[in-house]
Amino acid sequence: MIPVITIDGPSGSGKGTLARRLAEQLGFHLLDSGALYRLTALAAQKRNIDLEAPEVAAVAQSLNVRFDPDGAAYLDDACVDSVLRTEQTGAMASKIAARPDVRAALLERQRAFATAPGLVADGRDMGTVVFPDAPAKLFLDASAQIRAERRYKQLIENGLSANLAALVEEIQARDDRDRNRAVAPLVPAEDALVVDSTHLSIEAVEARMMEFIRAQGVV
Ligand SMILES: Nc1ncnc2c1ncn2[C@@H]1O[C@H](COP(=O)(O)OP(=O)(O)O)[C@@H](O)[C@H]1O
Ligand SMILES: Nc1ccn([C@H]2C[C@H](O)[C@@H](COP(=O)(O)OP(=O)(O)O)O2)c(=O)n1
Repeated sequence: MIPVITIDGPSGSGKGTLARRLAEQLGFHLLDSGALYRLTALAAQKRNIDLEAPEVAAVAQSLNVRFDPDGAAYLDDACVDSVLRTEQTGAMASKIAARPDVRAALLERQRAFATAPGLVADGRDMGTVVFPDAPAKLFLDASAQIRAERRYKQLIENGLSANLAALVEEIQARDDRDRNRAVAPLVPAEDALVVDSTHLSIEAVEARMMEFIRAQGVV
């Protein structure tokens, strides 16, 4: 059985950062499942398909994507990394992610990332739906205000424009949609360790996660 470490949580809670650091430390593969939802939304937009149209599930099923070793994403062989990470794309991803047909279309593609020596997978339903038997499940959280501030800093550092007040609202709207949808809502798995990083540094969060991963016997 391939060891899988799942990291779920709301937007800006640090999933991607911690998933990358843990994967590097352990030599495991990485699955950024949110990128698949973002790429599906972008692919539908590119083909002029309405995000509510039934065709979006077929777009998800036939997605032509690849990731560089450094995580850069390519859609139909074009690098889409900068547009992929915008809040607008995140909001579109959250909308199509509420659709059961889209989630079903992406399920096996996500499971296929679990190859030796192991996988760190981040998203919303990694521990509850995609990898329910994972030996180490983590759920990251932080206050909406802190998450918006971190996201603001990150966007500015990446040369993108951002407005803090708008980000707080967007993050709350996305949280509400992701938490309250009928299918695979954002919720910690029963056996997940919940880490609130509001007052913790990245290093402190990583140390706590590694302690749990070791205690679960994954490494
Ligand atoms: N504990 C923390 N303390 C300070 N900054 C953090 C912490 N965790 C994450 N960050 C920063 O917050 C931003 C958003 O983190 P990210 O990993 O992209 O979140 P997510 O993948 O959950 O949306 C990044 O710039 C990251 O460096
Ligand atoms: N496993 C997943 C991953 C993402 N999603 C949806 C819900 C999220 O709001 C969007 C974007 O996710 P992503 O993880 O890329 O976003 P953040 O980095 O957390 O802001 O996709 C999901 O429903 N299930």
